Order: sequence, then C-alpha cells, then structure tokens
Amino acid sequence: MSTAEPTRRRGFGRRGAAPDGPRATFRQLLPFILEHRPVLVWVAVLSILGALAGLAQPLLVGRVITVVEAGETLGWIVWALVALVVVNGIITGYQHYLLQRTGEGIVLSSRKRLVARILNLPIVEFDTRRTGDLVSRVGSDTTMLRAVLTQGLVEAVGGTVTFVGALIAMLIIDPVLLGLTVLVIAVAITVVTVLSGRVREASHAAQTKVGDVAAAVERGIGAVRTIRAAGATEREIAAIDEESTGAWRMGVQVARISALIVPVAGIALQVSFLVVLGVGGYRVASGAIEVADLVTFILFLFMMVMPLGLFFGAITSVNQALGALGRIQEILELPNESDADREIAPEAVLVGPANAGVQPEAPALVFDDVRFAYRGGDDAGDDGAERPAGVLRGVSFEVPRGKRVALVGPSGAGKSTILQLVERFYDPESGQIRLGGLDIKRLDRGELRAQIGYVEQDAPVLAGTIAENLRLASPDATDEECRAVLGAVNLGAVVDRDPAGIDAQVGEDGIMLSGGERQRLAIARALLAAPPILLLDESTSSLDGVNERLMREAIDAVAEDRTLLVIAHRLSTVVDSDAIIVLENGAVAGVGTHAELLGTTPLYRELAEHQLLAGPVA
Ligand SMILES: Nc1ncnc2c1ncn2[C@@H]1O[C@H](COP(=O)(O)OP(=O)(O)OP(=O)(O)O)[C@@H](O)[C@H]1O
Repeated sequence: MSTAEPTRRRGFGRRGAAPDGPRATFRQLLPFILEHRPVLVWVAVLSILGALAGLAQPLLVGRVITVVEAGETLGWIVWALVALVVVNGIITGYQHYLLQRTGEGIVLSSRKRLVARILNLPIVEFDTRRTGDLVSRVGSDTTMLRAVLTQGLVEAVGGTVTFVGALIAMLIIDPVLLGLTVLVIAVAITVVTVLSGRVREASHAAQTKVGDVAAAVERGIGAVRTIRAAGATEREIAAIDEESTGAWRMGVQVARISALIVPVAGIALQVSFLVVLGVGGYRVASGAIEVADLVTFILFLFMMVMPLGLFFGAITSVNQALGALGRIQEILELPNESDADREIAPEAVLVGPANAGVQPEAPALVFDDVRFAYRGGDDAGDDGAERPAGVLRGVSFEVPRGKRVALVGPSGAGKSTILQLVERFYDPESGQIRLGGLDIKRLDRGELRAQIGYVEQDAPVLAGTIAENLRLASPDATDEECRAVLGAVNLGAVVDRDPAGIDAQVGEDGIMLSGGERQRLAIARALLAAPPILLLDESTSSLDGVNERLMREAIDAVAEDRTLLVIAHRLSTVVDSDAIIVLENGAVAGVGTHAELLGTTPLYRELAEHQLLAGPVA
C-alpha cells in the first residue's frame, strides 16, 4: 500500500484535542499582543484621553446645575460640553479602527507562525492528525485571538482610568455612598471571576468541535466521488450534521455562561443606583449633601459601572481566546521535522546537489540491515510486550551509481516505506541508509532532498498550472526548459490542447489530467530539477498500449545519466532494469536480473506469471 496520502486514509478515527486538552495561559497570549506594543501604547494614550474627556463631563454638568440654581448665564460651559462630546467621539472612532487593525495583525502573525510550523511538522504527525482539524486551527482558532483586543482588553485599560477617576471623585463627594457602591460591585466581580474560568474551558471544547466539523467536511469533500458512487451522500451529510450539532451544542454552552456574565454589570449598576438614590435622597433631605452632589455622584456611578461592563466583556473574550490559543499552542509546541537533528556532519556541507557524496566510489544508495516500524501503528508497543516484526525487518541492498534498479513485491511488502525512508520522512529504528557513502542521518535534510527526486504513486500533482507544478522544485526554470521536459515525457500534446499552454490549470489534485498524465507530469517535474538520484513509485493503474509506451519513454528520459530506484508494477519497467530487488513481508527475498530471478526466486516467478506486475508478461 502506498502512503502518498496517509492522512486521508488513516486519519478518520482520530478526534481533535480532547475538550480537556491543553489550555493556554494569559502569559502565552502576551507575546502575540506585545508584538504590537507601539500601536497599543498609542491606543492606551487615546483611551486615557477619552476617559479624561468623559470624566470632565459630570463635573461640567454639576457646574451647570449650580449655575442654573444661582440664576447665572451658562455661556462657555455649554460650548465646553459640546467640545468634550465631539472630541470624545473622534477619539473613540480612531481608537476603534486602531484596535481592529491590531486585532487583524494578531490573527495574521498567529496564522503565519502556525502555517510555518504545520508545513515543517514531522511526517508522522500527518499520519495521525486530521487535515480538516489542522486547517480549522489556522482558519478559525486564530480568528478568536482578534477578540482579545477588539472586544475589550485595551478599552478596559481606558476603562480603568475612568473607573479609578470616578472612584476618586465619588470618594470626595460622599464616602458613605461610595462604600455602599463598592460593596455591590465587589459581589459582581466575584461572580464574574468564578464564571470566566468556565468560559475558557467551554470555548476550548467549542473550538475543538469546530475542528471536528472541518475534519468531517474535509473527509466528505476529499472522497466525494467515492461517497457519491457508494450512494452514501445522505449518511455522510448526517455524520457531518452530527459533528456540526456537537459544535452548536458547545457554542450554546459558551453562550449560556456568557449570558450569566453579561447582565452582571447591568444588575450591579441598577442595584447600586437604587441604593445610592435611596440612601442619597435621605442624605440630601438630612442636609448631609447637596442635590448637585447627588446628581454628580450618580453620573459618576454610571461612568464607573460602564467600564466594569467592558472589563467583564474583556474577561469573557480573553478566556475565549485562551481556549482557542490552547489549540494553536498545541501545534506550535510540536517539534519541527529537523529539530531532532543534532549530528549533522561537517563534511555534509560539502555535498552539493551535483555531487552525491564525498566518497566517489561508494554506491549511490545503500540499505544496511534497516529495520523500521510505523510509530503509533499496530507495531507500536513500549509496554515491554513482545513487539511484532515491523514493516522492514533487516533490509539490505545496494543501488549502484547510474543504474536502474526496480523494487517489486506484493502489496504491503514495504516498498513505498523504503522510498520514504530515503527521503527521511521517517527514520529507521536500526541499520543505516547511506547516500554516496554517507549516513543520511548525518546529512542536512535540505541537501539530502536536493539530491533526490521523488515521484509519488498517487496524486503527485498540485492544484495550479502546469508550469507551477513543474517549477515546484526548480523555481527559476524558464518556459523553454519547462516545455523541453514536457516533451521528454510525451506531454507536449497536453500542453497544445489548451490555449493557455503551460499556464493551463490542472484542477484540484490535477483532476483535469488522466492518471498516466499526472504521473508523467510528476516525472517531468523531477526531470526539470535534474537530481542525481530519482525515486519513482510507479502508478499501479494499468495503462493501455500507447500510454504504456509513453510511460516507458518518460522513465527512459529520467533514467538517463542518473540513478533510478523504481517501485515497479509493470513488467516492462522490470525487464528494462539493471537489477531487481524482490521484497517480501519487509525482507529482501531475492536480487538479480529478470532472467536470474525467474530461476532463483519463486515469489518473483509467481508475481510475473500471475501478472501481479500490471501489464503483459514479456
Ligand atoms: N503512514 C503509515 N502509518 C502506519 N502504517 C503504515 C503507513 N504507511 C504504510 N503503513 C503500513 O506499512 C506496511 C507497508 O506499506 P507500504 O506502503 O510500504 O507497502 P507497499 O509494498 O508499498 O504496498 P503497495 O504496493 O500496495 O503500495 C503496510 O502494512 C501498511 O499498512
């Protein structure tokens, strides 16, 4: 079985991080916010100015009452009030814009970090994680971080100024009334603090569910043809609906907890208003304070409770963001593929793409008693129990320089695994793989891969144009060079059939090309990069006579002047090879030419006779 798209095939069962999975702390959120420090300082200054402008208003209103009571004219006070309202409006609008922009900046930087990490994860992560869930972390979870700024945090800073300013003013006006107000507000703060922790948990669970939905949709879209053909569309829709309902349920859970938090500020305001009005009225009647003082106090009360609402909103959105950040951090904390590489040989730097090794006489590729099992698969087990044998069980062979070597064997024998080990998508458990005499573990991965062309069995074409596909490994190739390699693999006609030529779109997964054309395009890509070694996982689909010839010519074109290791499913490929390695159940069952193996290796004879190698027996 090929492992070209392991995620799609094996990833169905795995759920995203459990609702009780890793959760982020506020400290982990800070770097994202502090990246925008200069703007945020500016926003905070604006907030403080806005708060001061706001605080001046009740004072002016109190003054208006006093002036009117004294029967004097208002004059400048009215204009000052108007000016304050206008300035406040301008400040609020500009601040809103800056916050939104910074919020988008946080989303952008978290997306960039996440994408850079995901595309550098060890391949084994893609075997076990669901693509849709990863996509949803980039698309949806990052968006949640925006709310931290836009829904309150910085406004809450300005709010704090208002809060403290109002508090001081109220203390000066009447400490008794303030004492009562603070009591009510203290109760409100306690309630909100208790509830906010639950928002974070529920939000993390809700985002995980959104990831599950994305994964389910990705499965449905990825296999849409199979699902349609199997008449399973309705069942698939029902399965996705179930995931969506799960996400809805968790969203409602968040809404339920937030619904408890939102009215707390309002209730605190109303209760303190009533208390202040009652007790304040009594104190006015007893002559302890003036009417103007009571009115000013009540205005300050409103001013104080409003930022409290903002602050409670900020607590909710920060906790929601922390729920999502937990899912982002979970990926950011995974190692990069190359993080474990600590033993890169100094001489490895000398190995350029044109020179496949520092030992000119060494074979191009050597497998030396290589053992390997997929981690997390059926073969895993670190509980001390006896482990099954693994996918490769002591594989040894050599591929001489400039030769064409074929790898054959029954399905599941481990052929694709061998190619993936050469690319270092996985590392062997024991044994050594040498490229030009050097242990590939001691080579820089970039250098290693620059020397190897790898043509996968399935869907080796990316959405985009033919030219983009060709330039994947050789971004500087000219149009002429592209056309030349397309001609070499007999794809000239494909280019001619579309007026856009090499800029013609190939569709999602290259769907606008036939299976044979897709693989030949992938071969052309490898040809353009001109690596000294080429690994080719031949398509299993049987080809008609013309396509068979076209494919053989394409392989001949790449085999010229380079070392070729090909997983062969066609007798024509095998017969043309310098040597054939027969793999059976993770071990080498025989090595030789076609004629030799027919005599020495019963499995090979069987493969050939029963046409397990697709195509006519020669
Ligand atoms: N990513 C993976 N995770 C876990 N197990 C895997 C993975 N890829 C392959 N396997 C298992 O390893 C074994 C060898 O697979 P491999 O793809 O190397 O076989 P193959 O000889 O190339 O088969 P085919 O000719 O059908 O492509 C199989 O049992 C397969 O199920």
